[in-house]
Amino acid sequence: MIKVAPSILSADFANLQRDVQMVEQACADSLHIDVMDGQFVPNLSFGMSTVAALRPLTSLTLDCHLMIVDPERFVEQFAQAGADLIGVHVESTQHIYHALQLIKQAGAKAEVVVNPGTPLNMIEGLLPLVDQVLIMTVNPGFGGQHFLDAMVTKIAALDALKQKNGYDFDIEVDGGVNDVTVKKCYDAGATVAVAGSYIYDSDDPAQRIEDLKVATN
Ligand SMILES: O=C(CO)[C@H](O)[C@H](O)COP(=O)(O)O
Ligand SMILES: [Fe+2]
Repeated sequence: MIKVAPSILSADFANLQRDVQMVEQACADSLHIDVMDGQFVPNLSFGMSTVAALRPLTSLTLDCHLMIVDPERFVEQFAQAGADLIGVHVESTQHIYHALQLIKQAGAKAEVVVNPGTPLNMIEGLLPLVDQVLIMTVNPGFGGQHFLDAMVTKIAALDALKQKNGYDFDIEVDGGVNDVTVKKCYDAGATVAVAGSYIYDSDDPAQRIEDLKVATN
């Protein structure tokens, strides 16, 4: 069964506490927080003050997906704000190895993220270092986009590398996840699924979390 990480990008920002506690009660496995700077992606969203505000409200793992230029400037502040896991894009910095080291030094779990157009060989050397790899299944920047089917072979290729080398990182997928696409990802080796609009744009978010789990059971 896949682990489910609801993305609050699609939550009601005027009722974030309610929307976070709702998914926690519905057995979400972690909470996905999309951080955007208007440069790496053409959108703005949350910052470390949002993470600090949510930290005392939930015991869910806070999974922060940084879509910002040179994320190494801020990873320590995100960890101090309460992030448990911090994801940095390989495309966002000249110093990805350093960024991942800083995350670990700050006491958080380290994740490397790859855009749809980025081949896996860009992150192969990082795989022994990371706790999680995030394969983007849409181009980053916005919720509610269509899942890119071509990413399924990339997930399978990453899982093959993981098995061959005995690595134990989680494989997370993000973008366009629903009860149909989640099964393709899970069958290819994904262990964690982010879902924003599928969960929060529903009248029954708890049922949607259940549906994602049942689809991969
Ligand atoms: O990183 C993201 C966008 O860049 C979001 O996590 C992702 O898009 C979730 O939204 P949805 O499930 O609606 O596609
Ligand atoms: Fe995300």
